[in-house]
Amino acid sequence: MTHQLPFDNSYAHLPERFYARVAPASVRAPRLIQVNAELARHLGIDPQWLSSPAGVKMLAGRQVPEAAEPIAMAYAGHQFGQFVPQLGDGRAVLLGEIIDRDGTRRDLQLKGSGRTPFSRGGDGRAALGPVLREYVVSEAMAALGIPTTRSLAAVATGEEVARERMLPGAVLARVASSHVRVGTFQFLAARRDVDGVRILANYVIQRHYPEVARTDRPYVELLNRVVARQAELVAKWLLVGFIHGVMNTDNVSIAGETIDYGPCAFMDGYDPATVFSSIDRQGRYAYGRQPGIAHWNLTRLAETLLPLIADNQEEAVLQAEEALAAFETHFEAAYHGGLLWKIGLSGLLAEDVALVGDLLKTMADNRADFTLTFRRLCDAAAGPEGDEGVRALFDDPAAYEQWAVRWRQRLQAEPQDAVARRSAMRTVNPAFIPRNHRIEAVIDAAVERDDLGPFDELVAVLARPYEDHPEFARYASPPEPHERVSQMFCGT
Ligand SMILES: Nc1ncnc2c1ncn2[C@@H]1O[C@H](COP(=O)(O)OP(=O)(O)OP(=O)(O)O)[C@@H](O)[C@H]1O
Ligand SMILES: [Mg+2]
Repeated sequence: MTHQLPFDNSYAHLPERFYARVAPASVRAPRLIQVNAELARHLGIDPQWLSSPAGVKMLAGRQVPEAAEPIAMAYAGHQFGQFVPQLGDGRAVLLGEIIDRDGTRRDLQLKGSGRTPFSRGGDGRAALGPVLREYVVSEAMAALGIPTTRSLAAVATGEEVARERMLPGAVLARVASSHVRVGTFQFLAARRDVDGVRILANYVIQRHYPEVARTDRPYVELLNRVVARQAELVAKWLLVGFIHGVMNTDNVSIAGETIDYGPCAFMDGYDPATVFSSIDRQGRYAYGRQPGIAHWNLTRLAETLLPLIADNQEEAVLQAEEALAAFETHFEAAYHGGLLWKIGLSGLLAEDVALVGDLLKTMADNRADFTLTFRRLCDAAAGPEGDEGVRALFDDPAAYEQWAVRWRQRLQAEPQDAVARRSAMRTVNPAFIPRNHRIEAVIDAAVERDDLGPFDELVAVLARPYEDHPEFARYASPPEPHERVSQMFCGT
């Protein structure tokens, strides 16, 4: 394993107008918080080196590694529906790309490493709390099997950042399939730079969707692929109760990974209207609105591709509309298919969607905990002796009982025996999710008491979310009334 980072850069060789060359800012006294050893190895980086003073210097932006070509990427974006023609990495620097063990090209980026030409009024920094949140939640998402950017390491900078008050600063080393966003296309399209859009589209095709290069209509096929991946991604979010919180077009990855964990949260009691972010006053990005918003964001991507799709504008619009219309089909298949797995149904009968819909409605009426209901249904699927645990989650236990009668009847038509069904259900219904009150407690301990013990423990539990960890059972519980966090002030 090499001590040097084996960079193999491609984005930094695209036209100069796609980014700004920039060095990460130096920080005073970097201190390692955590290294993700498994991910490091997967990238061919020695985790011991990464944890050494030289590695920490690199992670904090103090020492730019050989072969890195640091850049801040340019992008635009619709923020809460308003178009901003220039955003860009205002506090992140892409060091370069590394080919991982699977042969996949991965970006290595430092987030919170200082000002760039895209910083506008910002300080280019990140506070420790949001860095820990992103680390915990992105790694939990990966362990849940949801496409996401990853966290390679977090370091404290030893400097303070000014938010509502002075807070400790930190840098996150983030790994992504790429950092190309819908907003990256919008940046070029807003400048009527059709050549630029074409170069970017060709780059994305080569990097993420090489199979479309050989088709007759590569750009509309590209759109088709991005639509399918976003639809599947959002379905996966809903299936674990995840609320992204800030689905602006600059936070939508072209590769279909979850990106930007600013004000994200997992839902406790099931309610599709759930919103956590304090800045989302209209509930634009509420849990249940995420599919509609994803479609809206993809429509913005389609607009940028129109000049590439066909010379004739009307023809281009027709083709793009057809691609966008497929969103619903992809989403429904992934979402309904996933929900049925969650209640132990492998085949799809006409009335199954209604059956699972009634469960969700009953959960909403009874404020049943989303994660625990499905986890405990695994035991109930093995036999009625498992019912007690589920019943206890409903304000009106009889409402669950009524539903369970229909469910049991339906299960009889399934080929699996009860034991196999229970095991299968346990692979799609996690016991552990990064509950908001736990994250807040982790951040509180780190920021107020310089205690990273709770962070380490939470990361460890969430690395295996589908297993029971009896010694960590408390992490599976919903918040007590006094622990409930109903709003998040992202103060990123
Ligand atoms: N402290 C800051 N200093 C400079 N720019 C910032 C700062 N915080 C956010 N920005 C910029 O504001 C825009 C929107 O921020 P947003 O919170 O969506 O992204 P982010 O969390 O910084 O990064 P990412 O999307 O890469 O995870 C981005 O262009 C971002 O770079
Ligand atoms: Mg962002």
